Amino acid sequence: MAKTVRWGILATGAIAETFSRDLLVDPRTRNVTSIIHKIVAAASSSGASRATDFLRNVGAPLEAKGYGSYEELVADPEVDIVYVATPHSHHYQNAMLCLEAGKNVLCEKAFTVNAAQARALAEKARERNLFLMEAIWIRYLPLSIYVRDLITSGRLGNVTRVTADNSANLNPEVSWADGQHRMVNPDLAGGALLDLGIYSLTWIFQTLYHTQACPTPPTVVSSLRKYSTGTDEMTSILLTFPRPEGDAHGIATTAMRIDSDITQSGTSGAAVRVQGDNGELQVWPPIWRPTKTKLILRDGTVEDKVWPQPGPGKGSGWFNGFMAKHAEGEGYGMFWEADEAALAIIEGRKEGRYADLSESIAVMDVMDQVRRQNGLDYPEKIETTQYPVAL
Ligand SMILES: NC(=O)C1=CN([C@@H]2O[C@H](COP(=O)(O)OP(=O)(O)OC[C@H]3O[C@@H](n4cnc5c(N)ncnc54)[C@H](OP(=O)(O)O)[C@@H]3O)[C@@H](O)[C@H]2O)C=CC1
Ligand SMILES: O=C1OC[C@@H](O)[C@H](O)[C@H]1O
Repeated sequence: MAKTVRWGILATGAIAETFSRDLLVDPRTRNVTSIIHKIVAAASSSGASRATDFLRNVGAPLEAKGYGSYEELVADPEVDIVYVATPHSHHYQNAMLCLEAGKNVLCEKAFTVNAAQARALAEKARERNLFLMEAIWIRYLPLSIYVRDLITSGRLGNVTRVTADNSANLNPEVSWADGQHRMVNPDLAGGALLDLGIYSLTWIFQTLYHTQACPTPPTVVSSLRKYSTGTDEMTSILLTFPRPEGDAHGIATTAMRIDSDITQSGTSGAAVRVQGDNGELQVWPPIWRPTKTKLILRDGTVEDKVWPQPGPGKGSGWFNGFMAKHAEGEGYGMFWEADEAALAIIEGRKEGRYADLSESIAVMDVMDQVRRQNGLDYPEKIETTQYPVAL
């Protein structure tokens, strides 16, 4: 018998809308029969009417409540789990608000501004015996599960190098001329690294770290080009993962102005290459919502696969002016992470299976090192682990 998990949506911006529409896609369209997701409330810091409009717009049940503050949302006893969809700068304060109020939390990427904040949230969740997971949704895509299984099956042989690029064809001067947008605003922990580079790092970590029996954090060498607001617009990272049989290398790159897929048609080729002794697995861009892989082995094997998202097409949406490439009739794909969060709550687990808190912290540690190596600081009020702090 399916169990219902009741969601509260904290913030009403672009990704909150996409995620909520995905939540409302019938799980049976992806062969999930043990869970029913229900949106019971949303909150907007811009007022209750915005929250109510948001609920109507995404198609939430009519009885779902619209709140004009995040505090009211976390006080709602009907809410089992809160999805935090604010800018990076606000994740720590907002997630802490939820945990302090006894709510389970699924918090958008990048998890926090720095590793100290991620550790503090993990500690609080443990102290309160609550579920906490970074909404690094691509970890939960069937495509990602296939790639990780391929590595652990040994089919690629010893995987010694992974390259991953997430570059987004953005022109910050044109799109965000006043510098206030979350993508470029230091007060909102903007920049390529935390917003886009997190995907490149996720690909490196889920292939070279998560697949190991005893994963060891990498050493980090990096270079970063700043944008006029002081945040980064291009960042390149070389990660060395120590292994008894010899180091493995991860090369994670991200840039706003260039594009992983220059023609938007796949002709630029793979944006992730997972390279082992026996061959390689390629993933096509965009790596933040991949739908195509190619396996090429030395023995002559070539296996192309496509990974369309199931669902009735409710999940489509626009991001920062460009549309995710997915066909009419598909879902968006954020429901996979929602399923994992809901399942964990039903089963009494406190962390996600495919990116537990220690791994989210390890990735934040890498981003801290990159920022330190290149002098990228954010304002103290968003770097602090103090709580509460008004932002
Ligand atoms: N998983 C994915 O594919 C994606 C994830 N993201 C992540 O989601 C998060 C939000 O991104 P996105 O939805 O694009 O951002 P938006 O700017 O569209 O929405 C952010 C929302 O946060 C709330 N908010 C609270 N305080 C502030 C503030 N000071 N400035 C701006 N907004 C504020 C607002 O909602 P309200 O007024 O209702 O309180 C606002 O609408 C980020 O962490 C981002 O990295 C983004 C895009 C894709
Ligand atoms: O998470 C994301 O994925 C899609 C991108 O367009 C967006 O900037 C980023 O936040």
